[in-house]
Amino acid sequence: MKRVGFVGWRGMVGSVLMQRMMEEGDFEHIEEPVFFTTSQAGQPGPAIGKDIPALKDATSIEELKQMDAIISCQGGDYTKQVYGALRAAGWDGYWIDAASSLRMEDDAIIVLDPVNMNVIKDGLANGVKTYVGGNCTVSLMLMGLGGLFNAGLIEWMTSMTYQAASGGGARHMRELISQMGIIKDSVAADLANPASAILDIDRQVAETIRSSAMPTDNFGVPLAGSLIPWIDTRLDNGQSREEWKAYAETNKILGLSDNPVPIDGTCVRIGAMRCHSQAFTIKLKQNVPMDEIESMIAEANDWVSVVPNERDITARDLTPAKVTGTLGVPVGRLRKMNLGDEFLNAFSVGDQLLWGAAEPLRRMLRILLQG
Ligand SMILES: NC(=O)C1=CN([C@@H]2O[C@H](COP(=O)(O)OP(=O)(O)OC[C@H]3O[C@@H](n4cnc5c(N)ncnc54)[C@H](OP(=O)(O)O)[C@@H]3O)[C@@H](O)[C@H]2O)C=CC1
Ligand SMILES: N[C@@H](CC(=O)OP(=O)(O)O)C(=O)O
Repeated sequence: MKRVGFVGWRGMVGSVLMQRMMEEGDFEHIEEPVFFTTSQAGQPGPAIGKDIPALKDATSIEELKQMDAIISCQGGDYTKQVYGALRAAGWDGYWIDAASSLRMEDDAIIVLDPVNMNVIKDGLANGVKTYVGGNCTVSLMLMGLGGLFNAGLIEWMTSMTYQAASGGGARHMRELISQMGIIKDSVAADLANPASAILDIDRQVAETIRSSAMPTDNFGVPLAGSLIPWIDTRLDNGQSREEWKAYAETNKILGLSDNPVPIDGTCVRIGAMRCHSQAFTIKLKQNVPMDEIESMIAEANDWVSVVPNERDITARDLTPAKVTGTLGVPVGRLRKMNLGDEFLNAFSVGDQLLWGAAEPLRRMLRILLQG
């Protein structure tokens, strides 16, 4: 592969991708990296340690056609705009995408190589040319619980999510911080006075949260000091699309679509910045001792770790505050539930911009570059 095109590289997911590619020296393996834009054609591209041409027009099929592979973090609307036209124009290169639009297409593979390298290898051998990153909660869940899926132990499971603001994009992260600041500002004087009444502070906070002082252009409602138990659009069965993805994408990633594992739950937006957390209830096919379960989970890949089910270490290590900006996927709160010996409780945390978005794409490109 000679020419690799990058679209969406200056957005939030794209910036994390660039950062990781620089850290891993990926550009050394690309003969001609070419950067595209929908808004800044002709301007200089990013500093990647080698000479690159000026930014090219990301909507030009002629320019895109010159690439051997294209990696897009630009979003679903862009994918819908150019992908079909590019293929229709006879382009036969590799398309690697962060957006959800192509995920469930028959001729696309959802990539998460520590979990489904076998599916990716089969795809490459069979000439599949379209590789798409999974939904962030799905990828993070599989990085955490892959060992139990590998062992074929899961009869069904629920995933109750605690999803960060970054899942909505950069503007949502800014809005969350602004909301937090406005709440603090509204009670700053009382907060500084230890003699002030906590119920007065609480009343003022509640009034501020409900007031028009809170910026809500992006979330639509206050998130700071609150939560939003709905992510993405509504489906006819009452699920949100985010909830539907857990079942549909997990089984596609694992190649289990003929004999799918039932998965469902409630997806909730909370006031974390970029780590998604998830609480699982897992129905095992048989009663397996806890030490075996912990080993299966911990040994599944290089990034998952088991956090002992102890209060102090859990509060320290199994949190967005600890995990943010890292590739680690800790899994903890592991215990058999009162429901019975075949019911396992678990909780995971992961950075949704790394394993949840950019890292699977980076690694897929590397797989292609290494042949
Ligand atoms: N956010 C997430 O958690 C996840 C997102 N994704 C997918 O990735 C897509 C992109 O998401 P995200 O990275 O959050 O999108 P962003 O809004 O951060 O970036 C998308 C594009 O906006 C343009 N842009 C306009 N103004 C600016 C600016 N000031 N700074 C940077 N870029 C700017 C850039 O394109 P240009 O250079 O052409 O102007 C950029 O590539 C999503 O639509 C989704 O499909 C997938 C998984 C998770
Ligand atoms: N929907 C996710 C983020 C995302 O972009 O998901 P997807 O890649 O499936 O569209 C969230 O809001 O947390």
